[in-house]
Amino acid sequence: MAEVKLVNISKSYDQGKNWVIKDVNLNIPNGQFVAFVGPSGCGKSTLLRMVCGLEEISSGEMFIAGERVNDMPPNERRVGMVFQSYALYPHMSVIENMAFGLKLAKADKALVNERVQEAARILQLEALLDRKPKAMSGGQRQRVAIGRSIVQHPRVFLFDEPLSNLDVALRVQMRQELSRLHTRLKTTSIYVTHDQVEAMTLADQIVVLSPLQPGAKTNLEQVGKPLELYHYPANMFVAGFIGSPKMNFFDGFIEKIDKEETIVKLTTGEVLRANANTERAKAGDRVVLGIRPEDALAETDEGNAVEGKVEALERLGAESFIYMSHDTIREHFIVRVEDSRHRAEGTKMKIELPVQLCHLFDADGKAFRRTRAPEVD
Ligand SMILES: Nc1ncnc2c1ncn2[C@@H]1O[C@H](COP(=O)(O)OP(=O)(O)OP(=O)(O)O)[C@@H](O)[C@H]1O
Repeated sequence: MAEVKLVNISKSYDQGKNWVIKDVNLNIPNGQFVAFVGPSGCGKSTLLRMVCGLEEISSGEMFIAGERVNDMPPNERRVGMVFQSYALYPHMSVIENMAFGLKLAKADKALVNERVQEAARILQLEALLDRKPKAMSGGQRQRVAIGRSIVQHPRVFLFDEPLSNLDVALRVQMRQELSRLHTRLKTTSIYVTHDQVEAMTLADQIVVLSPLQPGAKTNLEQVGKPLELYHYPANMFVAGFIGSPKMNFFDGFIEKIDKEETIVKLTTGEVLRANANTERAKAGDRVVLGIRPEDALAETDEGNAVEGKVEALERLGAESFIYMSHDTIREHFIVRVEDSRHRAEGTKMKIELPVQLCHLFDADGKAFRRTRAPEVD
């Protein structure tokens, strides 16, 4: 087990012409499970491959267990990588696949046997040890791929979208197995995923990356516990990325500055209160008010509301999503409701934005501090 430290890590392809990662600083304590998330192409896999040693670091320093690893070859880093494609040897049995790496490293036979049996026990593969990969399900194959890493007793596990080839039910099952595995082994883990639920449920900390913009200082947007990112997104990028469907954003101006509650006038003239400290701003500043679909309330007589037109309804059974139009929003704004029976398309409806659940951002997209949001332990 080991801590992983990234200091100003940057990566460019094509001799500095194409930067994809810039100044990423990260401390992953020993035993922590960290997820890298972000839109396609933001550099999640590249960052993971730099930890592993499969990708050269263009600038910055990387430490594993306090040791600088920039120039250390992958096989000396003692990290275990699990890929999306299981990359098992088809002609080898489970036992042979799991033992292969240790045998290659000329490990003692008894040790190989002990480690393989241990991994098989942890992953419940004992009954399948003589099977070939083609005679196994996707979930079983992925377990063998994880087993191949476990036998090495790596200091850090690196997972690159390990569950994305599995169907939904198997994914849920494997997600729980990975969670149990981490509780049991407590090995420092870095996990790249597209799947927010995987990140939210597995990770102690989530690292949100964005595609590097020209002139940006970094593409590391926020690092935090899952619920911290949900309740206190640092900016509009994270607010829009964490949560599904994504947060609704309304354009407006600050009408009145306050420590506890700010008055915002939308560009449509509607006046709303937001739970935000805007002491660092001034009246008249452009702002964006955000509310999550699950926090907005349909058909209300209360204040702090906007009016929109129902454009479409999505009925999912336990819940429905109302897609509404509003003049400050280019796309739709979305409201989650439990019962959609009386919400006809084309009708106008008032939507309440509860003050304590509103988010507020400045013109650069940076969040104002929320004053009465839930505590995150
Ligand atoms: N060998 C390479 N040469 C040039 N550009 C590359 C190379 N590998 C990756 N890139 C670019 O680096 C960027 C980051 O790629 P990376 O695969 O790390 O993203 P990602 O966030 O993991 O994406 P995805 O979620 O789609 O897997 C992309 O724009 C990609 O085109």
